[in-house]
Amino acid sequence: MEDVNVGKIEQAVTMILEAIGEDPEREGLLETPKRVAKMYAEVFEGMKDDPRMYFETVFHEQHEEVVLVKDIPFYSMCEHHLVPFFGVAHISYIPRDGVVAGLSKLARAVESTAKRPQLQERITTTVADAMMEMLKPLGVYVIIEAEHMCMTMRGIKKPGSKTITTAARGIYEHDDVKRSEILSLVK
Ligand SMILES: Nc1nc2c(ncn2[C@@H]2O[C@H](COP(=O)(O)OP(=O)(O)OP(=O)(O)O)[C@@H](O)[C@H]2O)c(=O)[nH]1
Ligand SMILES: [Zn+2]
Repeated sequence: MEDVNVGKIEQAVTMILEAIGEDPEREGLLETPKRVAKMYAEVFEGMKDDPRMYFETVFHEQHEEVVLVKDIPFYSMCEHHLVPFFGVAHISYIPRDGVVAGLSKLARAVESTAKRPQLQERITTTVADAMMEMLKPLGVYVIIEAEHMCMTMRGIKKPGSKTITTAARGIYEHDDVKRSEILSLVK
């Protein structure tokens, strides 16, 4: 990815290896700065993406009931510690005036939003707001469940703990019954 300064990451990784008392010249580590730079270019490839772009192409189909894509797996990097958090996203919306998105675009919006230093809350609201703006649906309800490695392999060390975030927009903001419908579908 040309926007990522791979050389700078390599230098930084060499410095981290030196700082922890490793020898960056030993055989097993010789290619490590390059590998890590390549890995960061991949996990941060959504840096410049605007998820609204996935909703520029729409279809017309008179369906004013729920559309839900559930259990979309994602991996992201916590912006506080740069360690992974990962889980599943459930994205639902109710189209207005027959404006529907390609189903894969819901997953693409999650994927690209996740691929930058992130907070779980921000992924949740970014996807919901992009869909509201572009599709102008009756409502959007996004639920994300994730495990944060900064809470499992370090720090408070609570493996198995899950964080759930939601973003309700449009009719979902005030309609408990509509929200319950989604909650029962994603169980
Ligand atoms: N709100 C929110 N917090 C997050 C997310 N990912 C990690 N965090 C939290 O970010 C916080 C950073 O807290 P700090 O006190 O600055 O850092 P720290 O000393 O490493 O904190 P500990 O993890 O408690 O050891 C921690 O409480 C993390 O659990 C996220 O997606 N959303
Ligand atoms: Zn963290």
